[in-house]
Amino acid sequence: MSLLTFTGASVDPLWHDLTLSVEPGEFLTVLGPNGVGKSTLLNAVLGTRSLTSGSVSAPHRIGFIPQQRMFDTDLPIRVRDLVGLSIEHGTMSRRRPRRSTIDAALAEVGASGLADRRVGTLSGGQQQLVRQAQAMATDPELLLCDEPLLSLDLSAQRAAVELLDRRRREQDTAVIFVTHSINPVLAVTDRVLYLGPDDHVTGAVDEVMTGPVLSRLYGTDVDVAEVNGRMVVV
Ligand SMILES: Nc1ncnc2c1ncn2[C@@H]1O[C@H](COP(=O)(O)OP(=O)(O)OP(=O)(O)O)[C@@H](O)[C@H]1O
Repeated sequence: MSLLTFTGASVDPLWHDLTLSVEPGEFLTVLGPNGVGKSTLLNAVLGTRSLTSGSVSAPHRIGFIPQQRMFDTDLPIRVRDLVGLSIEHGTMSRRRPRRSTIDAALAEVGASGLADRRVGTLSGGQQQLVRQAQAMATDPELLLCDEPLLSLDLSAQRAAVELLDRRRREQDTAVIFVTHSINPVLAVTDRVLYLGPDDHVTGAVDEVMTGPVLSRLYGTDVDVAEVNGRMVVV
């Protein structure tokens, strides 16, 4: 049985009649222009945004890396307490999280050294690592990642993609990855969902990332060029 299923799902006026199943361990990359409804799609999975028609069926344990917003500088909470809250209030358990569970989640994303810092005093990239740890801490069956590479340097971007890829290979966690550039996840993407202004298309990278398909989606001439193994949409 599929892990996540959209059936004739719409959020008016953004996207319509989306029918899509995501399997355990699958890496689905979601692309599309600003404001087309990519974050809304994740919110529909989380249940924080209602569909205007159709249905969505999602698993219980979902990890979420939200689109980056900085924590307030004065927020009086340490990194380890924030990650602990995710575990405590996640769907996995209502027990007080063990220190070792929090430490393991921070170590997994390379943020052990941040555990006792106040979150509001961390840099943008460091805060992104904390959000990764929060998402991983609940042992998710599905990870929803909204532009998770923002603010990360090149090596932290690679580490983040490797972490997600390892997680889906070893734990069968499905990953939905919203991004403006497919290049960092080109090698790990199984399928692309491309949301356009009036329609959407789903398929393997080489089926979707073509001039004719994207021209139809955007309603104007679009070329896809490959330069040194990277895709450029012009
Ligand atoms: N809760 C809401 N109620 C009504 N409209 C909303 C709500 N959340 C977002 N929107 C609107 O829906 C549209 C799509 O927003 P969304 O954030 O899903 O786009 P996106 O594709 O993720 O964009 P970007 O690439 O710029 O992050 C925007 O016009 C936004 O203002």
